[in-house]
Amino acid sequence: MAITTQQLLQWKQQGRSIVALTAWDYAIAQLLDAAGVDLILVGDSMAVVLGYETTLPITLDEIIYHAKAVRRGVKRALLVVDLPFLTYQESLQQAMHSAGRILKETGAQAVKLEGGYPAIAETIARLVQAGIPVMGHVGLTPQSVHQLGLRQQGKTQEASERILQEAIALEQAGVFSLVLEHIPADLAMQITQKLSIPTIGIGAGTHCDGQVLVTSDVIGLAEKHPPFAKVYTNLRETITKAVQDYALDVRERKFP
Ligand SMILES: Nc1nc(=O)c2c([nH]1)NC[C@@H]1CN(c3ccc(C(=O)N[C@@H](CCC(=O)O)C(=O)O)cc3)CN21
Ligand SMILES: CC(C)C(=O)C(=O)O
Ligand SMILES: [Mg+2]
Repeated sequence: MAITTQQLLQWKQQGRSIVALTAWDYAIAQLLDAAGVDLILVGDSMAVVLGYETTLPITLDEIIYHAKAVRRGVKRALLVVDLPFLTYQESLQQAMHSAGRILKETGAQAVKLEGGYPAIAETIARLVQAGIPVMGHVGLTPQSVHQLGLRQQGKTQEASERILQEAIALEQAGVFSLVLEHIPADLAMQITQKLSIPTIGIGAGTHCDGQVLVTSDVIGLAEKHPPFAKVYTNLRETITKAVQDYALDVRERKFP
C-alpha cells in the first residue's frame, strides 16, 4: 500500500517515527523503497552527486529528470520533490507552474519548498488550495547559503521565536509536514509539540516526528558531510577497492 500524507499524520498521533531519505536515481530509490523507507525526497541536495558546491544551480528541468527516474523505483514510499532555488520565489504564478510541472510530469505526490512567513506561507496556502500537497522547510535553508552560511539556526531567543512563528504560519498555510534543519533540539521539540502536523528533523535532535538524511552521506558516497549526518557505511572505500582490484586484474590479464 502506497503511503499517503494522511498516513504520516496518523503516525504522528500514534507516536510512530517517520523514516525519510533522499534519492536521485532509479537504483537508489528502488533500494530505499524496498528497505521500507516511508518518505523519499528528491532533494536539491542531489547537487552533491552532480558535483556542485551548493544546491543553487539545480534547475527545474534537472530535478524533474531525476524525479522521473526515482518515481520508477518507488512503489510504497510517499514521494516528495524539492522546488529548486528561484523556481517559486518570483511570483505565485511561477510557484504554481513549477509545482504543477513536478506533479504532472513526475508522478510525485508532493513538493517541498524552503522558507517561512510571510511570502512563502502565502504561496504555500495558494498551492494547497489548488490541490498540491506541500511540505515546508525551516531552520537552516540551504538555498539561502549565501545569507545564512551552513551554521545552526535559532540559537538566540529572538531567532528561535522567529522559527517557531514561521512553523506555526506554515501549518496554518496548510503544509502536511515540516522539515526542521540544523536547529537546537529543544526548539525542535517545542515546535513538534506545538504543531499537529509531523515534523521531520535533520540535525534537529531526537524529538521530531521523523528523521531525514541525505542518502549520499548515509552510505558514505559524499566527499564531506554535515556534522549532524551519520555515515552508516563507506561506499567510497568499497567502490575504490573494487575498481582497483578490477584494474589490477585487467593489467595482469587475470580478467577475463
Ligand atoms: N551531502 C549533503 N548533506 C546535507 O545534509 C546537505 C547537503 N549536502 N547540501 C545541502 C545542505 C547543506 N547542509 C549542510 C552542510 C554543511 C554543514 C556544516 O558543515 N555546518 C557546520 C558549520 C559550517 C560553517 O559554518 O561553514 C556546523 O558546525 O554547523 C551544515 C549543513 C545540509 N544539506
Ligand atoms: C536535507 C533535505 C531536507 C533536503 O532538502 C535535501 O536533501 O535537499
Ligand atoms: Mg533541499
